[in-house]
Amino acid sequence: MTLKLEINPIKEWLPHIDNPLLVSGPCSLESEEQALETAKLLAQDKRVFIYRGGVWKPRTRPGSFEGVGSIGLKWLQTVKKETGLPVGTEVANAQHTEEALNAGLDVLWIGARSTASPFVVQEIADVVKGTDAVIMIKNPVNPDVQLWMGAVERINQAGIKNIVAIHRGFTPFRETKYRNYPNWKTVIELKRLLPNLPIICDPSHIAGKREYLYEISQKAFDMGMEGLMIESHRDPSCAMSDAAQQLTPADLGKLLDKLVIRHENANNPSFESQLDVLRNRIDALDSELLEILASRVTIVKQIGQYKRENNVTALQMNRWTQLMNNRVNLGKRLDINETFVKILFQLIHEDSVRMQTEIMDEE
Ligand SMILES: O=C(O)C(=O)C[C@]1(C(=O)O)C=C[C@@H](O)C=C1
Repeated sequence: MTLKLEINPIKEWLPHIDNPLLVSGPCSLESEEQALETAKLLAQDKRVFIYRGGVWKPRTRPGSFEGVGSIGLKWLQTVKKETGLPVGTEVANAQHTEEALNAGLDVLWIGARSTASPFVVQEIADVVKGTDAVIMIKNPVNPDVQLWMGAVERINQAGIKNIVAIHRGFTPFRETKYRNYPNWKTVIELKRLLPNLPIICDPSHIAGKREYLYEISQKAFDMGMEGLMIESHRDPSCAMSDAAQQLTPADLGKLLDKLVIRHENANNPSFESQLDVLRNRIDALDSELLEILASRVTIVKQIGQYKRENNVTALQMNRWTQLMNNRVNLGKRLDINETFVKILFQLIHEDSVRMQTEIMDEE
């Protein structure tokens, strides 16, 4: 079900924005000097709109650097005063939120571990109630779109209209090249459920390593994300947290130069008409596909009836294995992605077995 919440487009609270929303700054603020030097370098690149700096750092295990705490809010005030950039930090409980609002921060974001806890989100919502804060909400650590959406609703129910969702990837359940795997399916679903919610991407936490930032950032723009939150540090090699994924402001500039920014519409009538022609062809092919599937269903049901009359099982492992191998090979020859063919035929077969067992168990 699509929900039309009252959520402002980014331009409403950042009127001078003329590009994707770029939020950048250190993973953690370490000293006033580090905060300010990084900020001054970033401010020279007019594509950076918001400065970020973590002061309270939720770390997976105790013993690592957990942020400088409240003193960092003063450094953010200095950054704002000296560079004119709006500033933001992560908040993870009511006390952080109160302190950040009192310090006049422009943007607060809720981290992935906090989004996963409705109690924490509600606690934050109760504090921001009635303010005109900008709240960014990272996805929960698990790809649960309802939990992500629930966090947006809680903040929105507190009267907050300036909300942005951040895709920062999900905790992997096996070894992957990325630190947190990007799950675009969940992002697309969130966009479908909340069509007017701006979504940006945090390639730093997805990548875990600088070398992957470009491919993830480009993919984010290809998918229509409205901006990026990328970590940067004046000297990442001595960063006190997430050293491997931060960029110098100069390297951030180079990355931005390489990225192609895409828009939902081209405002180009000849492109639109070409697109229409191709979409009409896809519509026709899709209806053919469905008609073919319907014919297959008729035969599967017929087989189900024969199997019932002869007491034969619905599931036929040998036939199924042969069929799958054959379809995957055929798919390869036709240059269709192997995983796609496998998933497609798994779905088709699963439904055949469901239909046939229903036929067999009918009174
Ligand atoms: O070949 C059969 O026995 C069928 O019922 C068809 C079919 C299929 O959908 O292709 C369905 C179930 C079997 O496990 C194997 C194949």
